[in-house]
Amino acid sequence: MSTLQAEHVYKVFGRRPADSAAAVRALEGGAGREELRADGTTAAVIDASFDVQPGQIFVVMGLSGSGKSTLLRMLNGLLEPTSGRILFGGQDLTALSASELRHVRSKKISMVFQHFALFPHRNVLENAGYGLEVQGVPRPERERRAAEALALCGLEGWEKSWPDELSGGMQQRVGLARALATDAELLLMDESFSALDPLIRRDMQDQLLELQTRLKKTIVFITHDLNEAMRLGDGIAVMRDGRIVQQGTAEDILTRPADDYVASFVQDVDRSRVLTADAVMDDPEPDADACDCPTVTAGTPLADLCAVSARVPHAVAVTGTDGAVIGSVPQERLIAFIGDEQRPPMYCAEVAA
Ligand SMILES: Nc1ncnc2c1ncn2[C@@H]1O[C@H](COP(=O)(O)OP(=O)(O)OP(=O)(O)O)[C@@H](O)[C@H]1O
Repeated sequence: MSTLQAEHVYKVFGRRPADSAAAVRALEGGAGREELRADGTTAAVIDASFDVQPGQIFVVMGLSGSGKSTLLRMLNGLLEPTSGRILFGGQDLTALSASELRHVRSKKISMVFQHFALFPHRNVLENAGYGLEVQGVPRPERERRAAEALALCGLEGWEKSWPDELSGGMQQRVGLARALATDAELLLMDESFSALDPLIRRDMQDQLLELQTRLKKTIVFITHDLNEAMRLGDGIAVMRDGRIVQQGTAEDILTRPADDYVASFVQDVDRSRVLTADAVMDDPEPDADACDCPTVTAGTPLADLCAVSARVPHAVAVTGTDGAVIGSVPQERLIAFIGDEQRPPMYCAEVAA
């Protein structure tokens, strides 16, 4: 069973509920967002459907105003859809009573925001344990779990420090630790790394991916940054003007953009880091395993594949988990995918460098 499902979800902000219901009918009938705006109605989310599987990082990516935050607020029950359903663990959030919803929100879902409002007069340990305090967890257990979560986030030894003694990146880790300490099944991350400097941001992305290999949380991550989406997302939904215009893996979106809008977005993405050998390989060449040349695995990023390709006089063999050859990547094909056919072997060497 998927952890989280959105089924034909609409959120319309209108002056009166009747306006919103009429607006949904108009949208279902093909009306555009702009037509509704003329009546003072905003269609923030239009017909969003997706499934997030347990342990998956699902990224919702879109520019400002595309509807990401509204969608996220519906996922944790802060906003009710105008139409459609949000199912969490098979349970319809809109069908829950106020107290059931509070229970789900405090025990099963954790939020990590862009600007984590750490309490300045509480130390790092107390800040990390705040979610547990809200749940009424007794102090000794709270401190133990908060300390464990801090250690997971690389903050062992900082428990007694004050927030203003920490860098921005470390403060954001405290925010992440607070979310992890509650042991929630679902983490909702709203532009969580967007306020950080690029290097620290990359560091946090790596840390999240590393944590995820151990914790296997179900995560919905909101971002306006396609590179971040591609790095983090097992699944990505691209939003535009309230609608999900494409859903798929990073590779699907890069290699098969659904429309010109998505294509214009992906043109600046560093394909060599996102795409992996299995996305570009052909069938194995005859005698592919006949020489001792280096090979790559299916998950090798193209940048690393380039480094191998520059040293091998023929197509690079791609091996599966059992070591058998499952495909091959000729250098011309690699260059074509990376997107610069004018500078053959040099370009590969540059990427490898
Ligand atoms: N409470 C509200 N009342 C009326 N309109 C709203 C409300 N909340 C959001 N909107 C509108 O809904 C649309 C989607 O907004 P939303 O904040 O979900 O987008 P976003 O992609 O998260 O943008 P940002 O990254 O800037 O937060 C926008 O046009 C916004 O003005």
